[in-house]
Amino acid sequence: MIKNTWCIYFSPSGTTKKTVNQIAAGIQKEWQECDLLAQREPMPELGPDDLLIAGAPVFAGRIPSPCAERLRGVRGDKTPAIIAAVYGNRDYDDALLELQELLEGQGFRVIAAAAAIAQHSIFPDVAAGRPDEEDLRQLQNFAGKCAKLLESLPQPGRPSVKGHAPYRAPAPVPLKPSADRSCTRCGACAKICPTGAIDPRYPQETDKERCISCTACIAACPQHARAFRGPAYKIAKAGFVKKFSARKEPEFFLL
Ligand SMILES: Cc1cc2nc3c(=O)[nH]c(=O)nc-3n(C[C@H](O)[C@H](O)[C@H](O)COP(=O)(O)O)c2cc1C
Repeated sequence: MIKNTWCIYFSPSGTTKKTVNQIAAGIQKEWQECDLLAQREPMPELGPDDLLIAGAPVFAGRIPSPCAERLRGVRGDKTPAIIAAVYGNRDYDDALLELQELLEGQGFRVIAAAAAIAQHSIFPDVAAGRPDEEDLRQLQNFAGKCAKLLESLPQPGRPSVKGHAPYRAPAPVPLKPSADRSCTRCGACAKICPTGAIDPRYPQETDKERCISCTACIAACPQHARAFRGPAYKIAKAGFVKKFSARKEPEFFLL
């Protein structure tokens, strides 16, 4: 019998949250949320009778570094965990394995894993509108299997997910969002930015060294002033859409 279910996610453009919540809704009626983008301290400690459902977006084939850093503050005690790596229809490379191994190191027992597809947050024409109805149906079906598995724990073993260690080196993304003249300097972008790349006094400027292009600032801007812009973006977008538009399906791994 599970005492408390926790949904913990890092979700700059909202699709990882949606994915994690869909899994949770197929298992429990209620759960607690920990949004790693907003919440910095204190991180929850989970016990053996709790359940963790953790989600991370895939950035350059890896978990975004602020997400990994913040997850290292979450502790389990042989706590069962279901994990999801959410990616924009290119590939998830080593991100799911990285998430699994990170949480195992934090005291969690990963019993099931999903590599789910979502609209690409830099190139939204790719996998536009996903997770869609079919994705949500598949996630619900996966959640049903997880619920059954939770009834029959403990069981030996761990799900064998795709990925290789050492993980691929995270390639920096050269495209950075900027603000146009509709910026009112409200500071919402600076407040949400996980790397401190936006100075609240000059929110129209972005520190390109610090920015990880996560898109949290784009999603948070009430004026829709922030976006990826410029000729380099347009060229990259055309190439990316051409190469990665063929629909991929989610993958699921269970004990
Ligand atoms: C900086 C950055 C790097 C990304 N790298 C990848 C990638 O390697 N493979 C992929 O398929 N999608 C990639 N994506 C797309 C995201 O994984 C995808 O849009 C995800 O749904 C974003 O999650 P969120 O909505 O919770 O922010 C990347 C997105 C960003 C912002």
